[in-house]
Amino acid sequence: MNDSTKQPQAPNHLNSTGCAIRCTPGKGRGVYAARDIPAQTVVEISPVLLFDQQEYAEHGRHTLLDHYTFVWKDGRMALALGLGSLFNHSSAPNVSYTLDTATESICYTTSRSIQPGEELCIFYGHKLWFEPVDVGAAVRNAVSNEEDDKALADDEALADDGFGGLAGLAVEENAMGAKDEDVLGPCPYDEGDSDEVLEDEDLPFTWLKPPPEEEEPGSVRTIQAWVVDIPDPRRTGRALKWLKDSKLESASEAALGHLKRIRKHGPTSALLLTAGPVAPTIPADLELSAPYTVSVPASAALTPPSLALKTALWPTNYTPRKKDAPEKWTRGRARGAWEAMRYVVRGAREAKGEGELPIFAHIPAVEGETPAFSARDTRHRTSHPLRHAVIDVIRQVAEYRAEAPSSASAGTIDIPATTTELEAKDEQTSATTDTPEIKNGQDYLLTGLTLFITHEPCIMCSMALLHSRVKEVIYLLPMHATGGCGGAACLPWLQGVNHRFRIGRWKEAKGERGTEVLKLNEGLDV
Ligand SMILES: C[S@@+](CC[C@H](N)C(=O)[O-])C[C@H]1O[C@@H](n2cnc3c(N)ncnc32)[C@H](O)[C@@H]1O
Repeated sequence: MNDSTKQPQAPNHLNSTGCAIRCTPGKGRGVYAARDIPAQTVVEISPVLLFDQQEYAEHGRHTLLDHYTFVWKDGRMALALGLGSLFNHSSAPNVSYTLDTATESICYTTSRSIQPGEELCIFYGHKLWFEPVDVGAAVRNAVSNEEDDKALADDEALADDGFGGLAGLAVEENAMGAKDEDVLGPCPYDEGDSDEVLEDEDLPFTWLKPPPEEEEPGSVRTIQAWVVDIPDPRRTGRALKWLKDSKLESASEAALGHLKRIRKHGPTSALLLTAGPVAPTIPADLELSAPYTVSVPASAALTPPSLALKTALWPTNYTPRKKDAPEKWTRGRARGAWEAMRYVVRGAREAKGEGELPIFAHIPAVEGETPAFSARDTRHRTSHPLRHAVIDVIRQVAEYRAEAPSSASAGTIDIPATTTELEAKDEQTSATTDTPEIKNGQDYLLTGLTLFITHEPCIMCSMALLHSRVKEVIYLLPMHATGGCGGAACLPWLQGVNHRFRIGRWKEAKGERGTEVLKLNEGLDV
């Protein structure tokens, strides 16, 4: 903890929205409610001071400032003035914030109603540089200056609950009146050795089992392609040159690139031309007969038996899928999954409380590689039918990759993956404890990443996840009529797709009281 947090006394400060500065053991100063503050109240607008990266790297990061700065959208380091730098972290924040680049300020808004004496907390992210005293947002101030003590002692809400004011915080009641534990129950992985490898059946979700990759003779998908016979092998070279020069070869690459161009039949051979509906015109000087159509495999062969089947139709390329041994899941990782799913449920409920669909997606940070990303569904607010949570979270990763923060210092605030509004998220750039060298997924956005989501993604989103090369998708509630990860279809299991991702379906959520709030119309695309 930084030196400032050791201060026993907090300055006497009260802003016009009823926020006061007080101290808590282990956390230092924090922002507390001095009176009732309704949900959705703007409690603070903090201007920010911006430092350029170099100046910060040389000076700022070696000072106390390092505990207060974070990366601004343009890569500069930012320090919030006013109360902004005094909001402590909680994993159950009651304040969300948005960065405004136009006014170079941060706006802090309560995400639920706050009672007098409660601490107002934001979420710094999953990578903390200190040991959090994380008692949620509802904890009462325990140490303060004398005046504060008196004020708080008068406050009925401060009555000791017998647990030093901590009871009930892990199961914080949310705006929708339901509790986190109603959905997931208490985390069964809290106790025990974090490195213990768990069997699949001991995980909180069930991996869906993909069908075997083998194709049957009747199941090989084919397309029609134009070919021409080359009776004399001496004409093959000229024919190939013409195919290349005429650009037919490159134009048909997407449809036919998984096939060889030439098929030999004893002394004659056949040349694969195009896949279009119209027969290509062959120059007379090539002295070839008229082209005709044949059925050719629609995709490359993934296994030796499939290669044999496909090559019987037309010589096909063999591109076995790279098989990584399935990763072992440890108790610590299962605990992380539980936390991620709890976070997702909370985000969905907050979204619902604010008039959106209760759908929330979250990609946890990968240490030293990527920060966390989260998004809610915003199709109501934006009146845009494609603003699904998955699409928006992929977009965030894309923006992060594009901006590729060049440096971030230890101890900077990891701009959180909160349920803050989408535009806010657009403004945010996450910072990690070290320069996040982009090791994986530079070409494919989600390589190596796991997505947690309240509901099974729809077919569009499943396809987007496939194109982004996500590693795993773990969802709480299946969408039987519309889901693309095992419900209506299973996109990563389709034959011919060139990437598969693992799908985990949460075990315990169905039928629990708390999932009521997450219920959606069966026919809705998530
Ligand atoms: C942005 S400052 C917040 C204000 C700070 N408490 C102060 O007194 O100046 C961030 C620092 O506060 C402390 N902090 C914030 N949230 C905390 C938490 N939940 N538990 C422990 N320390 C916390 C850490 O020392 C961190 O480096």
